[in-house]
Amino acid sequence: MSPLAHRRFLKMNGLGNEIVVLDLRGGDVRVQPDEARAIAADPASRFDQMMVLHDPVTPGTDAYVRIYNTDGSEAGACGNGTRCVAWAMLDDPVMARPAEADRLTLETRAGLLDVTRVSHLDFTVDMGAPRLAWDEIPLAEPFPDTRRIELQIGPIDDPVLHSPGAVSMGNPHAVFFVDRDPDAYDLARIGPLLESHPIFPDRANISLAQVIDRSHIRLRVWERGAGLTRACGTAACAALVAASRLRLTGREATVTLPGGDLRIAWGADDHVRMTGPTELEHEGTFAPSLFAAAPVEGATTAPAGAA
Ligand SMILES: N[C@@H](CCC[C@H](N)C(=O)O)C(=O)O
Repeated sequence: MSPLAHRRFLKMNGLGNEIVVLDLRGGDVRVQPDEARAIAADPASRFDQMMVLHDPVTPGTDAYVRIYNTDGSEAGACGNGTRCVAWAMLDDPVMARPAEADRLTLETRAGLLDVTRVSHLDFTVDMGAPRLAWDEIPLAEPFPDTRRIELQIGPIDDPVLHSPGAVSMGNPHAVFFVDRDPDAYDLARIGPLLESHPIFPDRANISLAQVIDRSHIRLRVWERGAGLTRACGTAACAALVAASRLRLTGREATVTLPGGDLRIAWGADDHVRMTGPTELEHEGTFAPSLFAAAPVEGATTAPAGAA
């Protein structure tokens, strides 16, 4: 039987970005891709990202968090999910530990993230510095200037989308600036084509950004490994960075996603901070039958810190 059978989880969301929080601290169980896909396929535990808590790896941090997409792939960063983890670690009666105050330092594959509570359900996450060099994003070939990279979709002389900004916020993003409402584009069709374009060796999250004014961006996102979502925190950060680099906005903006607003600030210290809400929907336990199709050898164990 899968070691995940009967495990308790929280179903949460950050602006409608569907998040499952699973606490595997205190053991060496690691979720396998088949298991993540099975959990995502169940309506009770459907997620865009599953945030899995493991024991801390770096001294002084509060947890190591593995982030799974719907397709079972792992991501280095998830802004909305990080806020949900903070709520769970501070307020959930089972996951919260008494010593924890209103600040946490979490570690992911992409590095350390400081989270601060700003009100009962709202948190600010210091998402760190954006990575802007072509090989850090990563792109498949050298681009000295990643503010606008050579990439387009549609007819060569009249492209539907072209010249996105490329940014890593711990995960790769391409941000296409559009002058119409992002809803006017068929992102469900365009997104998968661009996500897996050969220019992105690790695939990419694809955003359409309409700059409303210097402090307001409207955004829709096709997420790598998850598809269309109602919100994506790292994409909101990437959009602000990409817009600010082109002088389309200042260094602070409200980013309006289908699920609502995030406040993004790119500080003088180069760190990008994201503020937004969390919501607990329900808790549940994984039925053993969920993993019946997952290979038994998939339910293995591994050190939490191994990337
Ligand atoms: N929804 C997230 C981003 C999730 C990760 C992404 N799909 C990837 O694979 O990079 C967010 O809120 O940032």
